[in-house]
Amino acid sequence: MTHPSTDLTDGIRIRGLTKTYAGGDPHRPALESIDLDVGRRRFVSLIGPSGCGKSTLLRVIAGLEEHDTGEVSLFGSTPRALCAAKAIGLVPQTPALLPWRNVRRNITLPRSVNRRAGTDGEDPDDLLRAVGLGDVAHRYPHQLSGGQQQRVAIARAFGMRPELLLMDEPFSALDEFTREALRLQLLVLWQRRATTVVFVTHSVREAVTLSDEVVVMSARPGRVHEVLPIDLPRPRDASVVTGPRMHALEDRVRASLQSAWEAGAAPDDLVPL
Ligand SMILES: Nc1ncnc2c1ncn2[C@@H]1O[C@H](COP(=O)(O)OP(=O)(O)OP(=O)(O)O)[C@@H](O)[C@H]1O
Repeated sequence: MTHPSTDLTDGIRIRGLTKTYAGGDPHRPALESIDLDVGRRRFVSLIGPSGCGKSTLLRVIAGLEEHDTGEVSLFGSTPRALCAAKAIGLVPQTPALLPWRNVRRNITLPRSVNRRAGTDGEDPDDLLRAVGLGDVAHRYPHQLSGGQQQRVAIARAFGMRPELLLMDEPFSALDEFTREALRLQLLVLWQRRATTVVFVTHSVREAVTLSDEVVVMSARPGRVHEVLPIDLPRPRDASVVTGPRMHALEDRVRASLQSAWEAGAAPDDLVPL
């Protein structure tokens, strides 16, 4: 099964985006001349060497960071407007759970502060079951492992029913076994909720497993180097993610990363992925 095709004009449309941080080298913007299209309900990963601007791009899309020039259109709206409408979910590297609320009340937090989430929104127990945590609803964050906490954060983000979900290396602090499990649970939630996702990662395997497209970026300045379509069928079960097409696509992304590094990286960026 492939994911429903989408209209590119109706998703994220970025044209000529440039961003230089205050005090940064004006000849080396954090982002330069970024053109990018992400179709509605697509899953897109950003990958590239450290410092190529992945997080900056995510923050600009989230409306948390201003850009200098260029256009960012999100479903025909602006990042600020979408952010104000609470239509953007953000999952950072470390799960920002409230320590004084139990898991269930962390999941329902958005609906108590966000009218968009509504009172008739996602059933928190259903969300927790979807990430394999049906039995921890009454525990507090400090009683969970790091992987469990991140699952709660992901379930909460989907529970907000965001139009757009931005994820900044959400699995980077976890061991490979836990990452693998979370990837599959993330895909299950995404397929059920059909949200547009932009996902930052350093893992080639993760990017290929999850995505419809992988955006390879180069550094100094941060640019889009190449956009690679991932034509693996969905659902991405074990037979898909261990198959020969998966390995060929991983090799293709690695080759693109190599040429992205050669295009702009300093020697100390050349670490194996
Ligand atoms: N608040 C800031 N002020 C000044 N410069 C910044 C700021 N945040 C990021 N930068 C610079 O902008 C560039 C892009 O940084 P960014 O964090 O977006 O890259 P990244 O690709 O996400 O890196 P990593 O993979 O290491 O997380 C880097 O050169 C970084 O030093």
